[in-house]
Amino acid sequence: MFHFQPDPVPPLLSRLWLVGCGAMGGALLSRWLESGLPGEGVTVIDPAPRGLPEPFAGRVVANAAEAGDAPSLVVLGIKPQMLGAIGPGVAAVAGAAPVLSMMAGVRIAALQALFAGPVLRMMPNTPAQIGQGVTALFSERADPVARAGVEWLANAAGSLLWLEEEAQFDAVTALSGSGPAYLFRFIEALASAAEAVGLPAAMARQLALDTVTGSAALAAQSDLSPAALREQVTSPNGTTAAGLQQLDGDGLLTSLMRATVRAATERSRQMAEAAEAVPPKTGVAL
Ligand SMILES: NC(=O)C1=CN([C@@H]2O[C@H](COP(=O)(O)OP(=O)(O)OC[C@H]3O[C@@H](n4cnc5c(N)ncnc54)[C@H](OP(=O)(O)O)[C@@H]3O)[C@@H](O)[C@H]2O)C=CC1
Ligand SMILES: O=C(O)[C@@H]1CCC=N1
Repeated sequence: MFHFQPDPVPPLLSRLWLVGCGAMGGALLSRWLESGLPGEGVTVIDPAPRGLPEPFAGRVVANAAEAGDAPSLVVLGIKPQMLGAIGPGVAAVAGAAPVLSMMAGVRIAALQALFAGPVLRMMPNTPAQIGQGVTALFSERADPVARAGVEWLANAAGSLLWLEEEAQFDAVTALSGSGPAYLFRFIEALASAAEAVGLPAAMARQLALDTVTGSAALAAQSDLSPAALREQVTSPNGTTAAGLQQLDGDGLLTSLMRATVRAATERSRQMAEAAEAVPPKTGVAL
């Protein structure tokens, strides 16, 4: 069972603006509120915030010009493609507040060209909804106060790590940012394959889901490596060996995962380059 013991809420979070409250921004906001962030201090800036938690004690406004008092921290939860259109308006009223971006691809240089305050980047993932996300963080300019503030936010969502260099974000995004989708797809495909050999759909789904959940929990708790745990399951000439021969014969799975992570990493780089190629205010076509 996951037990998050929240530290006192840092002053950096006293007037938090969340710009873009969709799937990821909304999941994080829900978790922050559950972890003790006072909703009264939060302003959501989004014309149609689909991810807004209910109830929500904070303010919701359609654009930054309506947000009122200057923020203590700005969190960017918009799509990278929206930065050119939305960023300048937020920057115009954000003063020197630190800015925390969760946008895939968009690099600190592109954000720092817009915002006066120090920019931090994070790459969260959707298991944050249940406090079991992992968040990668990076900043060059942020002081210890800003770092402690964003660490509180990341801790509320699960585990965190600081990256050594910003360039790691592209691969991190391809792994932990996008990774939940790979795993959800795997669960679907596993269940569907079990249906194809005769199991009822509901039973196949439950067995697939519980197998993935239990195996991930065992891998996380065991002293053994995933490879050693795999070997524990694989009897010589047994059923698992027969299955693995299909899944991974001739390095098939390794090739597939390499191609998957490489494509996502490359897309992150493309998005970064597109954000840098288009001047702010004109909108970014990615
Ligand atoms: N989803 C994920 O698993 C992850 C996403 N990210 C990053 O998080 C960011 C958000 O992604 P995600 O939550 O999936 O996307 P969503 O589209 O769900 O969220 C973006 C939100 O911004 C809103 N928005 C649109 N126009 C404006 C505006 N003018 N001002 C303010 N808000 C506006 C959208 O509203 P509307 O729906 O009406 O357009 C939506 O609510 C992206 O940059 C993504 O790279 C990072 C890690 C994981
Ligand atoms: O697909 C995307 O671009 C975002 C970033 C990581 C997860 N979702």
